[in-house]
Amino acid sequence: MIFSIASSLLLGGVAGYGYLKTNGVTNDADKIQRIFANAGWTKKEDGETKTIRLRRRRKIENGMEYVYQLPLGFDRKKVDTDVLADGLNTKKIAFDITKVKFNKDILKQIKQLKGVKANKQVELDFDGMLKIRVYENDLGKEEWSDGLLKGGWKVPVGKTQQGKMIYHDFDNRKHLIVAGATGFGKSVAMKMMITSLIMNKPDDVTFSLIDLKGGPAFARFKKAKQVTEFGTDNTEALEIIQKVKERMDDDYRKIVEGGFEDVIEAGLTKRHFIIVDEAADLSESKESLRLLTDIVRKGRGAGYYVIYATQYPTAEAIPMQIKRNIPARLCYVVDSSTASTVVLDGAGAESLPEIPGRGIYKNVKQIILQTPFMSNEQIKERIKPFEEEKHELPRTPSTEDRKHTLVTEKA
Ligand SMILES: Nc1ncnc2c1ncn2[C@@H]1O[C@H](COP(=O)(O)OP(=O)(O)OP(=O)(O)O)[C@@H](O)[C@H]1O
Repeated sequence: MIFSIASSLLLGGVAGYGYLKTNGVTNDADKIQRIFANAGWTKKEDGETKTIRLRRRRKIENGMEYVYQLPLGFDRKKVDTDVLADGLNTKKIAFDITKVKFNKDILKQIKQLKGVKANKQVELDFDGMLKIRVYENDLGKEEWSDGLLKGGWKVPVGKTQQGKMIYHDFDNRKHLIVAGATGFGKSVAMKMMITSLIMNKPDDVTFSLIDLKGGPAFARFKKAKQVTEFGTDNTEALEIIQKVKERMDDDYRKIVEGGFEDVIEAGLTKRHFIIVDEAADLSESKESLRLLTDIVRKGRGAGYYVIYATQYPTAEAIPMQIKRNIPARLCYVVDSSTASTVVLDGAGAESLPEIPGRGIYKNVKQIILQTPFMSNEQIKERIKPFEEEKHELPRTPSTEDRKHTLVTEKA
């Protein structure tokens, strides 16, 4: 019979409990306290070393939440989730009990057993108190279902460790930066978002899709009536961005002339999305970037929303003006804390488990989640009703089409 027993329990039961108890390593709260002390996450006050104080703990879905009071002036940025997770993931020992001999050599036999690491996940939160959430099991993958749709301009971005689906509401948070190393789920997420928006608002949404990787991800949407522009290189990108900017300026001027602050107050139902995949390549064209930055700034009010995606999160690929105007970020696994800092203004995404679709969504707070997986077949089925023959996709809608976009009505 094969058993898997956490080493602390097994040793506690057999022999080592006394040692662990005197060293205080018997539960996660104790371990957290010790990790803080050993990692030097403390603060000197009147010559005394102060550390965190546990105020309360509570059971949450799939784990425990520990709430700590921090010493005055403590820099919480030095708390590292990786170090915490390493400390909390005690080795588990898998052993065949029929082969264990209960004699004086039992400790020797235990030492020879191979350890298997636990898979606890750690999440930090701060609201005056430091909250450390320790989850017992990994999130796992999340399959797509149409029941996830909430309507409006909301798209699902992922399920949290506590089983809650998080939505990005474009009318509320506007634009979005999507980043992550190659193969970790950016294209899947963006295709799911495009499909969700089409399903939510088939008559009101339009898209300019710019796929600077040559079109493999977005080509499947080319025939959808909602896709008004499609480009795959920098020349086409510039042409599209110029036209969209003209249109946006025109729309924005009318909104302001109507005495409204933005598209929502003006009661306008149409929204346009400019989605750029491999936006790092856009930085080769200064003019494209300049115009896109302008769209990002004014688009908030005009109902022109940008999704800016890159697999190379560097300061050049995500210029400061873009970052400043796009507070919402969705970051999948990246290869360094520097890359994570470019996207999220802090480390974290470099230590996500290497699971496609596992990311950190930063809106007001940062949250770890798993993006639902919508397969290409599922996309095809959902997009088919909206496909139409297009001889040549116009880079920008005709004036005739645009007449519909600005009939301002009071909300
Ligand atoms: N949310 C997800 N759930 C499950 N599997 C996923 C998810 N996202 C991506 N994958 C898997 O990972 C593969 C690569 O994902 P995707 O094409 O989105 O990567 P990418 O980040 O866009 O890479 P690149 O930058 O090279 O285009 C997918 O084909 C799919 O098998």
